[in-house]
Amino acid sequence: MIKRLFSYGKAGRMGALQQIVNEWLIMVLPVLTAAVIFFWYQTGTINFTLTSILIAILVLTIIYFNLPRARSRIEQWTITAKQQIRKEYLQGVFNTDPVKAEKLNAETVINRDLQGIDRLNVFYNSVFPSFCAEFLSYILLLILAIAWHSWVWILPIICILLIGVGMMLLQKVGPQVNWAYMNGWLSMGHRFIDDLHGINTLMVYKADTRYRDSFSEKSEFFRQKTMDLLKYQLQSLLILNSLIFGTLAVGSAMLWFNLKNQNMSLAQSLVLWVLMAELLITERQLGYFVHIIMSTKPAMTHIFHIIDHAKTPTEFKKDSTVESINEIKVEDASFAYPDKPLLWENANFDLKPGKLYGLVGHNGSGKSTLAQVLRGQLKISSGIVSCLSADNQNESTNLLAQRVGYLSAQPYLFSGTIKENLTLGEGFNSDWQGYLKDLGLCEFVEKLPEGFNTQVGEGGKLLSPGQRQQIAFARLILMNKDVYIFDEVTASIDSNNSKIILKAIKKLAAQKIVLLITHEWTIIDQLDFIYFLTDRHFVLGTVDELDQQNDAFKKMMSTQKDLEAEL
Ligand SMILES: Nc1ncnc2c1ncn2[C@@H]1O[C@H](COP(=O)(O)OP(=O)(O)OP(=O)(O)O)[C@@H](O)[C@H]1O
Repeated sequence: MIKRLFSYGKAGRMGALQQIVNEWLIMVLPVLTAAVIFFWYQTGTINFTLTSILIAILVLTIIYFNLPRARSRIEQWTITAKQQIRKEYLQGVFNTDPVKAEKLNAETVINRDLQGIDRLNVFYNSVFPSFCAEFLSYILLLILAIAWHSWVWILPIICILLIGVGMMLLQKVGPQVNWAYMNGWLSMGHRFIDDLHGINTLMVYKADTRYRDSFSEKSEFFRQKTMDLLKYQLQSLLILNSLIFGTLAVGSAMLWFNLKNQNMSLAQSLVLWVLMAELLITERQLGYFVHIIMSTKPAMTHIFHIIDHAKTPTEFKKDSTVESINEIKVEDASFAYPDKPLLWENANFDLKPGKLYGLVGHNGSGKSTLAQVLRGQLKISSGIVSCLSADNQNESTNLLAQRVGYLSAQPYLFSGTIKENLTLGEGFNSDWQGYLKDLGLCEFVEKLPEGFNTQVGEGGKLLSPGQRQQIAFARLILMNKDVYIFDEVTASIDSNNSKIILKAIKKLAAQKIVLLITHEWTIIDQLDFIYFLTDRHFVLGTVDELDQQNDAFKKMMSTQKDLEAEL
C-alpha cells in the first residue's frame, strides 16, 4: 500500500524531496555548527579562515531563502496525489460493474472512502518526510559513530527491530479492530436519517421509538468499537514509548561510558547524543503516524480495489472512432448472476432501426438485466451479443457502453436550471430547442415564467414527476445515441406526459434502435414487435400473434387491461 501511495503525484515528488532535505539540513546544521565551535574551543585545531566562514554563511543563506519557496512543495505534492487518487476512485465508482455496484452506497463512498483519502495528508505531509529525515539522520549518525569508534549506531536499528516485532504482534488484532470500528461507523451511518421527510414518515407509522432503539443500539456498538480501537492504540503507544525511552537511556549510558573512559570528547558525545535523540523522537512520531495510516487501511484497500476492478475510461474511449450501431444481434445468450441459477437462456434478438420493439415479462423475470447486457454493463454467461460486423465481443461491449442510451423510471435531475440539465451531456445538436420542438418535447417549459432558466430544485423536486421525466427523456435524446432503451419510463407519471413521451419515442424509432420495457397495456398495444420473457425464455411476436398463440402473454395482458380499466 505504501508503495502504491508513493506512486501518486509523481510530478511533485522531487520538489517534496528537496524540501525534506532542506528542512533536515536546517535542523542538523545548528547542531553541527555548535559542535565545530566546541571542537575549536576544546582543541584549538580548526582554523576558521575568513573564506570558510563566508562559504558556511553563503550555504546557510541559500538554504534559508530557499526554504519558504520549497515549504509549499510537500503541500503541493500532497494535493496532487490526493486529487489523483480521488479522481481515479470516483471514475472507478462510476465505472464499477453494476453487479458489484449494488454493494456501494453513499456512506461507504462519502463517509469512509472519500474521508479516508482526505486523511492521507498524514502520509504525504508527515510519514514520508519523517521517514526521509530519519534515514538522513541515521546515515550521519552511522558515519560519525564509526569514525569516533562508538557502538551507539546500532541502538536505533535494534529499537526499530523491536518496534517491528511489537507491531507485528499487534498486527494480529490491529486490522480486526480497525475494520470493526469502521463497520460500526458505517452501520450507524446507515441508520441515520438526515432529512425531515424520513422523520415524518417514522412519526406517521409510529415507528420512531423502534427506530430510536435500533439507532441507540448501533451507536452503542460503535462506541464499544471506538473504545476497543483507543485501547489498542494506547497499548501500542505504551510499547512504543517504552522502547524509545529505554533505547535513549541505554544510548546515554553508552556515551557516558565512552566519555568517562576518554574514548570520546565531550563534543563528540554531545553530537552523537543529539543525533540519537533526534532519531528516536522521529521514530516515535513515525510509530504514531503508522496508526493513523492503519486506520485508513480498510478505506484504502477498498479504494484501490475499486480503482483496479473498474473499467477505465480509456477502455470506453478505445472505440470512439468506430462506426455507429445499425443493428444489435443476440445469439443463443444466457445470463446468471454470480452464484444464482440462470435468469434467462436461449435469447435470440435482432434489433434494427425503423421498428418499435418492446420487452415484456413478469416482475423479476430479468428485463432490466437484459437492458444492462445491451448497454454493455453486464456480461452474458454464454452466447453472443454483437453490434459490429465482426463478432468481437469486447469491441461490441465497449461500443454498446458508448452508444446505447438508457432511461429508467427514476431519473436524476441536478439542482440548477432546466437548460443546465438538458445540456448536461456532450456533443448535442446546437439547435437543441428546435430538435425538442420537432419531437413535441418540453413545450410546458415555454409556459413557465422563466422558461428554460427555471430552477428545478434538488433532484428536480420543484417539477411534477411527469415534467421531471420529460426533461430527463429530452436530456437523453439530445445525446444523439444510436440505440435507446426505455425502462418503464411512463410507469409512474400522468397520462398527459406519458402520451408526449410515447409520441416522441415513436418518432425516434423511425431512425434509431428503440427498445421499450413496459407492462402497460396501452403502450404494448402500440409496439411493432414484442419480446415476451416467460419461463426464462424470450418469445418474439406482434401483439396479435402473442395474444393468439401464447397463453401466458394473454393472461398477463388480460390482468393488465383490467387493472388499467379500473384506473
Ligand atoms: N446485482 C444483482 N445481483 C443478484 N441478483 C440480482 C441483481 N440485480 C437483480 N437481481 C435479481 O435478478 C432478478 C431479475 O431482476 P431484473 O431487475 O432484471 O428484473 P425485471 O424483470 O426488470 O423486474 P421488474 O419488472 O420488477 O423491474 C430479480 O430476482 C433480482 O432480484
